[in-house]
Amino acid sequence: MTTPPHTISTLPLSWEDVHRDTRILAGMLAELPAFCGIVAVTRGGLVPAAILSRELDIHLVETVCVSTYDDRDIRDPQVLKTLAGDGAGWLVVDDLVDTGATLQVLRGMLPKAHFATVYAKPKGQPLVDTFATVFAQSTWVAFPWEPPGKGS
Ligand SMILES: O=P(O)(O)OC[C@H]1O[C@H](OP(=O)(O)OP(=O)(O)O)[C@H](O)[C@@H]1O
Repeated sequence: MTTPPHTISTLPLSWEDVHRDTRILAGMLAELPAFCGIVAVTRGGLVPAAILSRELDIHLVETVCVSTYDDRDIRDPQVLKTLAGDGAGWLVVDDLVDTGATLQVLRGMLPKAHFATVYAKPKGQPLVDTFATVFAQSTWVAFPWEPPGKGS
């Protein structure tokens, strides 16, 4: 995502931060009825999905592939690859819900799935079923897998 103009602080996360917070999310998800599989939302959901697949002992892992066009405050997610069915029994995983634009599109495609993110900002929070940590809307989260200076 291109850094939005209203962002006022950057929070760099380490691999250890993401691992810890994803394990916290796993603990929350473990309380729920078992999922048939995990759907990682590319690209940010890939690492959290890998961690969750270990923590929850789920071997069936799929992807939905999303590329988002950013123009200042307008986000336009394009779905490059979807998943068959209505999402029933599946756990959809992303790293972050920010504006909610990505999950809004995915919820339309997979209305019966359970949606989880490691991190949530207030604007997108209503679109997530389970999340571990909330950041202020004005915080720019820099993930350890992002090449320096490229944003996510
Ligand atoms: O709630 P939203 O405003 O839609 O923002 C959240 C999305 O933005 C990031 O992906 P991004 O579009 O940057 O693509 P990437 O995962 O390929 O880096 C992140 O991984 C989420 O998928």
